[in-house]
Amino acid sequence: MKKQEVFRMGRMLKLSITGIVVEGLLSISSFLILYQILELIFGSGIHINELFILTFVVAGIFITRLILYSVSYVGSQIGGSDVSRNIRIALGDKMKRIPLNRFIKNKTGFYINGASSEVADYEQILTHKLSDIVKLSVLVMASGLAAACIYLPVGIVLIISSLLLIPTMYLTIRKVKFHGTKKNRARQENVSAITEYISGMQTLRAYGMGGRKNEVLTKAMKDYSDISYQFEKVVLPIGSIYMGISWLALPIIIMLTVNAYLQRAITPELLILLTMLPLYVAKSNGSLFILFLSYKNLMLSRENIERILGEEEEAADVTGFQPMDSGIEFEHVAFSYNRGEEVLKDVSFIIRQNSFTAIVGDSGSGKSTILNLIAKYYLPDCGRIRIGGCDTKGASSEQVLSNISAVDQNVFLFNDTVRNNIRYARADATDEEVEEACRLANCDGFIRDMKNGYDTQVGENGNRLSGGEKQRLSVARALIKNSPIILLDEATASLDIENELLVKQAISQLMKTDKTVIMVAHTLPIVRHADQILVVNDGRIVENGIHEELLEQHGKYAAMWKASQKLK
Ligand SMILES: Nc1ncnc2c1ncn2[C@@H]1O[C@H](COP(=O)(O)OP(=O)(O)OP(=O)(O)O)[C@@H](O)[C@H]1O
Repeated sequence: MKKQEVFRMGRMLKLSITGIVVEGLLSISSFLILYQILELIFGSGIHINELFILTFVVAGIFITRLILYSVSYVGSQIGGSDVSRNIRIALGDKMKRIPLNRFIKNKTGFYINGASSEVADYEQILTHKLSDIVKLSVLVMASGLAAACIYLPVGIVLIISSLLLIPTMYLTIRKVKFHGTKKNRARQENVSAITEYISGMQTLRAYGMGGRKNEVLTKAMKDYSDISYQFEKVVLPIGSIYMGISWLALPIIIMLTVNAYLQRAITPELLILLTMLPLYVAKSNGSLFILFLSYKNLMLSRENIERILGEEEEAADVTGFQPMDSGIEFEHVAFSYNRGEEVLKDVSFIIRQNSFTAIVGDSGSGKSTILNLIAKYYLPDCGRIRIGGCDTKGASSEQVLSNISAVDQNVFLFNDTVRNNIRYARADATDEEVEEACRLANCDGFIRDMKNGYDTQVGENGNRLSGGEKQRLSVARALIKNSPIILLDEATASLDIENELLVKQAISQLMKTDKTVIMVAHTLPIVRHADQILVVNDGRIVENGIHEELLEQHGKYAAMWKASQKLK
């Protein structure tokens, strides 16, 4: 969907906005009827029949307005939520295609705010502001023109007092843009701070850091309220001056109309009508000022949404990526998460199809980063990465990942049932297939022990499950996906002995099948039988071979092996 199409209003919304405008315009009939009554009072005198008819007309118009307003209001709410639903779907769709490194550069608040508050802000424009602005602008101009037809000087004063809104808004809009942008940024910081605070609550409490982090959160909130205050401080004086000028029209018009009445240029009923009009127009102009202000402010939200929708996407060559097999090749690959801080340097290796490759090395040397690049979570800064002879650069992440199952340290589970969480790996998996995968991955037992078995809700990010249970579920996911390449980040260090054994058994089930397995290994015994061991040091592959060959080299691997033997 093109960016502009995402914001397109449906027919129902357009009709509803028109309905609200028409309803507003009908309110002008009150003035006309009042005028009729005054004319009768000051003219031939009012009769009960005429009063009855006029009352009947007022009631009829009122009921029509009520129905029109109710139907249009409901329609605009439905139409508005349709547009925001489209925007949210487009944003969700977009986020899938934004390269992952963008999520490091931009804070989470930018995306969360974009998909939540800013869409809600934009919906406000559609459901309320737009129709009110059109309605009041038409009413104000119609009142000015009507007054000009009755008595030109009064019309001119009314129209000038209304037109003054244009330079006032011009002066204000630049301030709104400047302070509004700052305010939106502060709101994003707020959301980021709150998200971090809530996700890190356990750690914060464990280390007694609640207070310190609370300060960060409080500061973010204070910054937000300070910017809101500055915004009001700058904008309100302009608004007050404008409203003052707008209300000045009232004494001028009273003077003009009384003078005209004394000179018998207008009738008494017109005198009353003309002195009432500026009250209504000045009040409407005040509302228009506030409406324009919030309209402009809310439009900044649309700009932020557009900024997300306009973000650069990953390349997606739909047809070109057809790997011949599941072999993997790195050719002079270099990579950095942050510019200037190279994490991988000139990395080259070849992994044969259906072989078992282990990656070992010190903490922070770049082992997991190699897996991240194979999965195309990130793009290399230079060099080539091929799967089955095809360069992954031109393929979409989805295409690459359809060949890969990953079991890593951070198992993400959705707030859904156990069964559905496994099924995310393959939507058409039958219940039997899900249960068989869980049996092989050593999780069938604990799942059946839970109150609702496979239909138990796992909680937000699986917080009702232990670390070992989550890891075994992720192995079950990998089994059910049954893809030719398996990326494993052996993360059993944080588990108790029993859980470690269960996870290792589950992983060995995964490795039994004919697959290309690449494992980041933190314990050496597991890599002993690997077909190839890559030793990473400070972002470079410093050794490459099988266990016996590397021992003979008496290099880094041999030293690591020796150290691990001493620990036994
Ligand atoms: N998302 C990220 N953003 C920025 N820097 C990162 C990110 N992930 C990792 N790094 C940095 O890249 C370097 C390599 O990290 P990587 O996770 O690949 O190391 P590792 O060898 O797998 O470490 P470990 O064995 O401790 O898991 C580290 O210095 C790390 O701080």
